[in-house]
Amino acid sequence: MTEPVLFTRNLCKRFGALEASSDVSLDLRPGEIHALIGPNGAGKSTLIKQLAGNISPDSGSVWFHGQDVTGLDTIARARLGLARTFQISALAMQHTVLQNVILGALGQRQAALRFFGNIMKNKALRAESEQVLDRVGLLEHASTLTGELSHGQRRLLEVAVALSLRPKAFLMDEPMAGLGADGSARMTGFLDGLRREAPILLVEHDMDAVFTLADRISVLVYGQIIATGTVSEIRENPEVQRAYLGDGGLE
Ligand SMILES: Nc1ncnc2c1ncn2[C@@H]1O[C@H](COP(=O)(O)OP(=O)(O)OP(=O)(O)O)[C@@H](O)[C@H]1O
Repeated sequence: MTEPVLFTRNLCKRFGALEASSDVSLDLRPGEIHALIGPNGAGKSTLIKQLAGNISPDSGSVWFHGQDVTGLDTIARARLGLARTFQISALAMQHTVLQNVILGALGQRQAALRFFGNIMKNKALRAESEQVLDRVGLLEHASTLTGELSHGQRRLLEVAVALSLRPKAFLMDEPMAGLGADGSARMTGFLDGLRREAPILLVEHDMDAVFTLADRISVLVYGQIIATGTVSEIRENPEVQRAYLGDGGLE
């Protein structure tokens, strides 16, 4: 079997008496969208934060591209190619759309930001950033101030900034949140193609999007993964149905 790009082994994280991650082992394989679903408070965000390096597990490990990254912080993991989007918006609202992408690309290359004016004249960097904007459909807004974008456009810009990091894997925390039907459809279409470039671990409450996109789904309940499988395996799993009954089931 192909080596997973990202995986955890036996992650445990407690907040006082609460076990937010309980012996969590999951993997993200090349080319896939692996959705992580579960009721509110199940521990999805806590898990993503341990993958991204925002918080440390009490025990267990996180591996990325064959390397144990458990001791690395978010910046070190991002430099290795692990891109996280959406929970924390890092967009600079007072800068233009293009400037945000260029800043993102620079972060990856560890360049100093002191020479921002000169950097904006760097033709290769500019062309590369414009190309990324074109991919997410925001090229016509390159000179728009980021603060003037709609919510949906900002979300696409966040993907563009993440793309400029040339990631090897994406961690996405509720990319559909706050998007209307059109915005969700557009984001779904975009993520669908993106998996070929880098696999995506997707935390999402929008079940339509999850069922459309996911190659595999893992279900987290009270900090534990109770099932991992394809969309139909998960929909038909009685334990998953029981866990979701209070939420109206998996529809
Ligand atoms: N820093 C913290 N200190 C104490 N408890 C926390 C902390 N972060 C999360 N928790 C608790 O851990 C549990 C899991 O929270 P988490 O945010 O990971 O769940 P979630 O599945 O992402 O929920 P949602 O779907 O509502 O975003 C919750 O009971 C939450 O209150």
